[in-house]
Amino acid sequence: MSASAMLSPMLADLAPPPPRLSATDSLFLDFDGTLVDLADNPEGVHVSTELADRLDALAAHMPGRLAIVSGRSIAQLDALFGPQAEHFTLAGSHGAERRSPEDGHDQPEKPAHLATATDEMRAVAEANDLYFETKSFGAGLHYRRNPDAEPLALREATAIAERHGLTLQPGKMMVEVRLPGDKGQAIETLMQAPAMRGTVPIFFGDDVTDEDGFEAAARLGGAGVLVGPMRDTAARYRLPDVAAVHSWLAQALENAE
Ligand SMILES: O=P(O)(O)OC[C@H]1O[C@H](O[C@H]2O[C@H](CO)[C@@H](O)[C@H](O)[C@H]2O)[C@H](O)[C@@H](O)[C@@H]1O
Repeated sequence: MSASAMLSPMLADLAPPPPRLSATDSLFLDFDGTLVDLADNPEGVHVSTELADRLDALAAHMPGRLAIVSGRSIAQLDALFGPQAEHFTLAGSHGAERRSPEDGHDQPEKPAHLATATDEMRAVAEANDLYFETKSFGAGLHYRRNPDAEPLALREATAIAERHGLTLQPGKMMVEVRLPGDKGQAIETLMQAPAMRGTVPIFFGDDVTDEDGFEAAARLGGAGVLVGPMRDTAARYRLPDVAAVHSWLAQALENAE
């Protein structure tokens, strides 16, 4: 029996998205697990020249209507994409900050307690052999190389988030504490920009944090595209993996030419 036949009727599989973008579509792309495969730690990922050039070409075809919406900070996305990052609209830190070529960088104040919480997260990582990730508006504990530490990481991060009034954000083999915001709000805000206003958002993402984005896309008349295995989701379409996203982007670009 195929994997899709074993799914319950509530979880009937989703079709792949049609590989084309119209002049009234806006494209929103998650980063880790969608544009790049997951690696052992946050520094293990690499943006190929082919991917960056393809996104650049698509962005040129849809001026102001392509955005990367990531849990990473914009500083991290800049380091990964290099100068080409300046060409894209970015929503980073799970929507807490946004930047576009037209509107510049919109970012929140950093409250003093964020630095204290970051120090506390670092101390937990050092004491428990976890990978520590410092971000512009948060800090993460990664347990991918030490999965047994998941309960400890969740417990410690929950206590730190509660102590400092921060948002607790579980992710894939990681947990972070951060300033508020979510990808749905980020998409709704970006959709107010003149280039996107009145268009239809299509959002590709893999993680549970991307469900807010799928819901926002649907609310605004568009659709979510789940990347990865089928699950209970607000997405309308599905692609199996990052390689399929790359093929879809290549076809969408070809169909736009
Ligand atoms: O919203 P995203 O762009 O998908 O970012 C979500 C988190 O991605 C990163 O962590 C994940 O990818 C790492 C590298 O592949 C992997 O080692 C880790 O286990 C994953 O959870 C990033 O490090 C986080 O800051 C992002 O919040």
